[in-house]
Amino acid sequence: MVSKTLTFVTGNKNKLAEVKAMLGKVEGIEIENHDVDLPELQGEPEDICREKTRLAAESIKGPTIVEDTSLCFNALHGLPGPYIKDFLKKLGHEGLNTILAGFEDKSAYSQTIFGYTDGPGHEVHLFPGRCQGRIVPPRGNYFGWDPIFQPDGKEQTFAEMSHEEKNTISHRSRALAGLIQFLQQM
Ligand SMILES: O=c1[nH]c(=O)c2ncn([C@@H]3O[C@H](COP(=O)(O)OP(=O)(O)OP(=O)(O)O)[C@@H](O)[C@H]3O)c2[nH]1
Ligand SMILES: [Mg+2]
Repeated sequence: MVSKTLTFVTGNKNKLAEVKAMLGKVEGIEIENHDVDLPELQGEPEDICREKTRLAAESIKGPTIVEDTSLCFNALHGLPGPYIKDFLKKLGHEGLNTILAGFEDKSAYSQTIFGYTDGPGHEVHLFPGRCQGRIVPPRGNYFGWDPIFQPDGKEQTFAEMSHEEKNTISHRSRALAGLIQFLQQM
């Protein structure tokens, strides 16, 4: 692969730190950040990510990466999904637990979809990654909904783990693996 500088368009500093930590180990890829709050349409996560990537590339005018992250409750057939940001803001960790109080099934999955395009007018490639787990009362301190998500087979929530441990199993790292493979074949 030829060395490439890619712009990751996100307003989320924690996402940026995780992506930089993981991509930093890959030779030939440099990441720059552009902090724009992109409009996100409603719909399926894939469609939201495709449109977000397309809009971001119009502003970057070159190779562009974005990602969109969902938290999906199985009892609610995948909701809040891509709308988790608003749910979290309005209801908090406690409210998200309360939503599931009437259901026995607390299982959930976290999902990140990375979108990549060479630039405006070029094809958008999507790279999804998931982590299965369940929703628990909050434990630990880290951003977003990490304190209430406990991955399957783990005793800790994402927020209680070291960043390195989260990055070995997370939705984001699994999605990023697909993007890295794609970039390395270019
Ligand atoms: O506990 C978490 N662990 C994570 O690994 C994670 N990744 C994202 N989030 C949160 O889930 C919503 C996604 O919305 P989102 O994808 O639109 O992100 P965003 O608006 O913050 O940034 P961006 O759209 O500019 O990239 C936002 O509330 C994020 O804070 C996470 N929470
Ligand atoms: Mg967003």
